[in-house]
Amino acid sequence: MTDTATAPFDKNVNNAATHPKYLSVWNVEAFYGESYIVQGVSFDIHEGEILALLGRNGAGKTSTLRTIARLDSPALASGEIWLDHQPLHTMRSHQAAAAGIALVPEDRRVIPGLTVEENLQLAQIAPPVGWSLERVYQLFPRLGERRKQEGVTLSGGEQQMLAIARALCRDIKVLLLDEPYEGLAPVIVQEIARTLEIIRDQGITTVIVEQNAVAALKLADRAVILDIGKVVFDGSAREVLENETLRAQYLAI
Ligand SMILES: Nc1ncnc2c1ncn2[C@@H]1O[C@H](COP(=O)(O)OP(=O)(O)OP(=O)(O)O)[C@@H](O)[C@H]1O
Repeated sequence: MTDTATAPFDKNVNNAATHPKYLSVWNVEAFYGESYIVQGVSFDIHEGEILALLGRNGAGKTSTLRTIARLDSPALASGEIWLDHQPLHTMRSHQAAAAGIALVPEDRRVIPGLTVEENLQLAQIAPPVGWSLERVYQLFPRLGERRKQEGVTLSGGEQQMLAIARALCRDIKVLLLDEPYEGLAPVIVQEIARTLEIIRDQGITTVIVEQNAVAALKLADRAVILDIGKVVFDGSAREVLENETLRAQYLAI
């Protein structure tokens, strides 16, 4: 672990200059069968940043996250992915998970028949274990209150919190969030955003894919925009919020 691992991220500091690259995606190409979907995607993220990965429907956002997590599909054909000096591109998904990648998929995958606490305990069954249950419940008091409730009976927002909490129960370096705000009321979106800021301040690096681009941009430090499998913008989140042409062209907002 580097000595910057526990340093809180300060938006006012030029982190690009002071922090080393942490997750590097370089010229990644990935296919579903014959379909060429991730078409030479490159971006870097510094430790402790939140990066919003945006773009229209079908731009390749989920596919890029799945490729970083080293799921079998889409298949990585070329390019490199490095996490804190570890070559993710040579790994299978379980190895990438052990290296510190946690993907929270759009459907949240709360396990039926298990309570909130059992869902969390299951994540801690094998090392490397991350946050303790006490620490998780401190961050998500709603989950603490409902620890004995079956996970799938939680509200959508609470299930999203459980999915994020479960990722933190493992010792992770990078959280990949696929549409965490989907179907949630604005007040719950704000609650989850505040939690993600706290998680960032505790040293975890996050990539967020989100249709609610404005909410993601307000949370994120940086933004990468994809269009038809290629990067068309890489810069600060504020720049996208302030650039009407860019938003209209690639995000339709
Ligand atoms: N399993 C699959 N097999 C074949 N093609 C797929 C598969 N999954 C996705 N695709 C295609 O890959 C392209 C990119 O999909 P992806 O889900 O990565 O986009 P996205 O930017 O996340 O879109 P959305 O915002 O709609 O979720 C789309 O054209 C989609 O139809």
